[in-house]
Amino acid sequence: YGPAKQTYYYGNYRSCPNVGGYPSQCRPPKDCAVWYDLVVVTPNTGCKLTDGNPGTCCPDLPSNGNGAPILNVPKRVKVPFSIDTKRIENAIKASQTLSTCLTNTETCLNENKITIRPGSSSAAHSFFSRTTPESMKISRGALAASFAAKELIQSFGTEIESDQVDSTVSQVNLKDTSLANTCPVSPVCDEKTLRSPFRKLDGSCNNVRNPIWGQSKTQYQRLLSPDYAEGISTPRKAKNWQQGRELPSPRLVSISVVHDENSPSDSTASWTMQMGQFLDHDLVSTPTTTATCCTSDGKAMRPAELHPECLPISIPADDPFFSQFGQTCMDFVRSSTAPKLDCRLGYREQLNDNTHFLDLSLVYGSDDKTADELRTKEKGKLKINSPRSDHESALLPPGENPLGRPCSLAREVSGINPPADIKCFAAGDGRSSVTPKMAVSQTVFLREHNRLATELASLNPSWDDERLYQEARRILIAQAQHITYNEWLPIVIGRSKMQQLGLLPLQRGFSSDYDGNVLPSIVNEFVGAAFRFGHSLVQGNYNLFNQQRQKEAGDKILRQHFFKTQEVYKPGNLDKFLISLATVPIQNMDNSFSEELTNHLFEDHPAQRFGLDLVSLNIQRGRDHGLRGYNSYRELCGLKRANNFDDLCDTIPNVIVKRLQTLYNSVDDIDLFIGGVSERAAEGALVGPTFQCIIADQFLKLKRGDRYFYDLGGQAGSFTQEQLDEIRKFSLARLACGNSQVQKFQPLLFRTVSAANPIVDCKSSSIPSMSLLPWKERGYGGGGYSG
Ligand code: HEM
Ligand SMILES: [Ca+2]
Repeated sequence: YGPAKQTYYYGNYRSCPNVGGYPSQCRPPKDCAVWYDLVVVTPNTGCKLTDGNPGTCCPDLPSNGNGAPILNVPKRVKVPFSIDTKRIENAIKASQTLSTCLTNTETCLNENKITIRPGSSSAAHSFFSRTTPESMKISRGALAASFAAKELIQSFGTEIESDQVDSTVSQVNLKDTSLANTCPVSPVCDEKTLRSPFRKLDGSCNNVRNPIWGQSKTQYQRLLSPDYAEGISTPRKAKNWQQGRELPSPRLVSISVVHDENSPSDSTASWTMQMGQFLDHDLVSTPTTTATCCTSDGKAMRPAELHPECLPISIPADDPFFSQFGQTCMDFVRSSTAPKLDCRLGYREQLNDNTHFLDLSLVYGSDDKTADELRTKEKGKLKINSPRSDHESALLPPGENPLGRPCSLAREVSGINPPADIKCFAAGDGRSSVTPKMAVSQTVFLREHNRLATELASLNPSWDDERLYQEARRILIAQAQHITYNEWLPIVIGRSKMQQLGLLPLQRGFSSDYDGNVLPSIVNEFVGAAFRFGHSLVQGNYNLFNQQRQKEAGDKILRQHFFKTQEVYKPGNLDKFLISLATVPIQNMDNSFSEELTNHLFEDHPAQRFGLDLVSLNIQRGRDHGLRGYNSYRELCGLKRANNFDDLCDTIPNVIVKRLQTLYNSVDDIDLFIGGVSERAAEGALVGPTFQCIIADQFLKLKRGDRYFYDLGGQAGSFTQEQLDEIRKFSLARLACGNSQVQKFQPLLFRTVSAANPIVDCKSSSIPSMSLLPWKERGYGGGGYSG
């Protein structure tokens, strides 16, 4: 059974029962992660591995279904008439005037000090979604193109139906116009790059025929064409807007549908939430323009003072929370515009600053310059906070603080004067310090990189810094992909969906799933709605746990810890955070969100008593990105399109349907984010069927469309069979054990402790370790890369 090296662990001291109707076998628990839901309900699935350590009885991994359809980019409809060049020239000229106006407006706003207030929640939000000069330049070009598209459409008056807008303007290829310099530049990949076993840092040259696919600073793709009011960029309107109906304010939706109820999961640990955010920060980072959209006392701004990229959220006057503070306006700036990959005129697209691949760009950076700054340039290692730190206490290196917000805790919270040397952290993604737990998750991956580099150096003394860095990076990315597909995705989307789409990891051998026709980039519906499901899992309370798994005294609340790293710096705390992530359950996935996120997001604590509302931001972001209503995605995902609100009851509990009905005029108006989080969980999954469909499709694209996916055979980046077998032994628990001083963990860290998931010693074979011996170079053909 199985690859020779792994059978070492498997025991048959006691015969295993049938699980889910299949014969099972005793294995290290992480090899049963996919089966966990069945394992816990089947009696006698606990067993002993050959060396006596606890194992789990479960069947072999099911073989993947194949031929699963990938959801495709919407095709353009052909439009019968062509546009004359004069008209195009005029539109482009007008767009240039509009661009100049925008620059002038910005100068004027700056001169009048209509800028983000340092220290405010908006300052933190702006830092979170900050743009770089390079992205800013790219997106200004794209914005000009979007102005041109609008001008062009306007020049036709009412001649063009709204569903023909995009196909009409897309006849214009910007390469033939004076806006040619706004087109994305396709990278040139030489033979050596294409044959390299190591990915490029910016994600380019992954797809041989389309080397820009998946590269950082390129557009998201879409599952459905967008719904913009005029077909180009204005946020959608209600279906019956001509009868004076408007979409409800996102904040109204948030307070009417979303409640903060404590409903902890019975089996899923906080690591599941944390890994979700970790993946989010690997896969996406949507920059926004820097602007402020409400007055400093939380009122609507005069239209003349409003930045054109503003889309402030109106807060109802009788808001149960914000009314106490007289707030009627919540700051919201639109996401930066992305140039279209094909450089044609068309509807507005959004920009991803990160590489679209699951490639740990949040650890390494999404461009060469960032990557360079994070390296020590010695022995392949990444920088840590202090050159003197021993391995165990290594933290991320210091980075920037959000505008006017120190990263140390206020005296009112910590009881001590804020230490001067507390900094926010630097990493490959700018959001590493958004919460202490986020910083902790980045830290264990950083430590694992350095651990791998050190071990590789002792096995291969001749390898230089570059080789050690790249090999350690390649292994770490493979480990992260393995954890994601073997342990995390089965919880989020469920085993049967994974099996159906061909997403299950293989037990042995190589995969041949790569398909160069699959566009691997992140889907707008995923980033703008579906993958934000994780916000529902967040616990508002913050507790540290000691090695005995006892809660430390003093409840902490999340609002005090946004962009505060002080607790991470405190000696011994990193371990306590790791134990907390393993011990505290997530909040159930539903339409209930912690008040820490819906009233106190990025609060300037304790100076202010309120912050932003993440649910409102999510809804508004969906509209900003032109996402269609929930109903369209039901249909896309194979559910019945709802003709009326009652039709929603198949997926959404009745009481919530009633509430939606009071908010939205038409069933087609329901925002995707709200519809998605209101659904009952799909069979065996954390999320409902619509988000399950969007998330599953995304992870399929990330697997099929990534030439460097870890288990592929026959590719430039493929591991040897021996190496791959070692990577398959890795688990989240091993990552936490190997990079902290915690002595014991449960083998399945995304699950809380149970009889099927007992706490074991980190040295135990229940949490297998991988050996790096297969990376020892034995002259030519020794399983490595030379050159
Ligand atoms: C305490 C934890 C978290 C905080 C404070 C947080 C905060 C935020 C904020 C402020 C945004 C930007 C909202 C906007 O303006 O559009 C955001 C976006 C997002 N969040 Fe979270 N989040 C948390 C956890 C999570 C988790 C657990 C997941 C997934 C499982 C997640 C997934 C996302 C995604 C996909 C986006 C869009 C990112 C982008 O477009 O760049 N978040 N989050
Ligand atoms: Ca990435």
